[in-house]
Amino acid sequence: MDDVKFAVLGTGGIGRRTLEVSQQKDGLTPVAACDRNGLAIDHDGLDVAELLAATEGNVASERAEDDHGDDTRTVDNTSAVDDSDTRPDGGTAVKQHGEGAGVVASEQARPTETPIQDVIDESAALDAVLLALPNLTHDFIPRTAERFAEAGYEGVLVDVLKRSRVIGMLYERAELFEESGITFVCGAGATPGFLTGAAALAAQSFVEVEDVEIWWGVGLKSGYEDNRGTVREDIAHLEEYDIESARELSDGEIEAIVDEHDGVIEFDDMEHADDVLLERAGICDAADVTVGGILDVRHDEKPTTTTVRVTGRTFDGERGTNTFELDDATSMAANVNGPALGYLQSAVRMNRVGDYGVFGPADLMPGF
Ligand SMILES: NC(=O)c1ccc[n+]([C@@H]2O[C@H](COP(=O)([O-])OP(=O)(O)OC[C@H]3O[C@@H](n4cnc5c(N)ncnc54)[C@H](O)[C@@H]3O)[C@@H](O)[C@H]2O)c1
Repeated sequence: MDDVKFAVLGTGGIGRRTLEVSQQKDGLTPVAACDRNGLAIDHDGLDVAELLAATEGNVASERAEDDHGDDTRTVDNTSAVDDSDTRPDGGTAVKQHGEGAGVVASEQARPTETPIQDVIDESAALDAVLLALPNLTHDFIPRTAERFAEAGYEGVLVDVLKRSRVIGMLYERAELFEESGITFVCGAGATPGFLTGAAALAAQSFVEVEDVEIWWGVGLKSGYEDNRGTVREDIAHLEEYDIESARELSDGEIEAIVDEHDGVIEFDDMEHADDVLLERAGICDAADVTVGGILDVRHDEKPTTTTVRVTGRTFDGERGTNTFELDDATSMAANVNGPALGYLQSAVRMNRVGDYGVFGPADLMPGF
């Protein structure tokens, strides 16, 4: 396959690592990367080392606290901010000034108030776009994808979103993507993503799947500071919160929740899109899929081993459970970004032979 030129939207905890992983995979050239304040673009390929060094400990993420001293910045009160003029969520546009505001700290970048639109304007030269954006308003990623289609983009879109209900919003737009020549792989991180694909593979032994249990362990020593979108969105899964209330939490309140749990938060019965993605792929009913896990934001070691257990009945009357297990040594960053880029490469191959529309990670595995 020819070299794949791709852009990353969002250079937070995930997007930065996407760029880093791409350096160690063949045939992938990142040519654009943006965050809420700026855009770095070079059609011959970004200098990823420079960009990572400039954004180390310097992610333009979430809202700012009031205690920024002389750092004059006005920051939106949502994490996922739309850069278009008409903001359906009623928020204000982001204006951050001064040094250290994310990607603009890179010598390859320039500040912009319309980072996503600027990437859309360059999209004729892109094979693929990976959306590593927070999804704290449910329709943010669907609306962003729609903007690419409406601008005439013909290529691949991949996201790593988590919530089940967003998948339906993407499938509602399937016709638009098909007509536009877009191959969209949604929910293509770790869970959903890698583990959804693993469940689809494990299900092949069975003629009937009874249940799928996904149990994940993530250790993030770098904690909330470096993984803001991920931690905030996970907190939204706790019983006391939902996506709206989690979006309104200040950084201090998030830190307090983390402290209350001594840095280790357990989640049960999460709304993770593995369920609807497996159902859409014909593997099992969404109701038969459960997702839970443990997040430790103070240690890099995983608090529990990540496993996928698929129980079913074989053609010859046996009942069994196939188990897929990740090594504890593999980090969340490895398990989100390796698969996301793998799905991206598969989607480029599909796009080049005219296979357009919306696909989930299980659709790119053997069919049931
Ligand atoms: N599927 C999985 O397994 C999995 C695992 C981890 C994280 N995730 C998802 O990845 C996403 C990103 O997480 P993160 O920890 O990197 O978040 P983060 O907050 O660290 O980074 C988000 C980035 O998006 C940028 N951004 C926000 N609004 C923007 C806008 N309007 N225009 C341009 N850029 C904008 C921010 O500036 C920042 O660079 C989250 O939605 C999270 O749920 C998925």
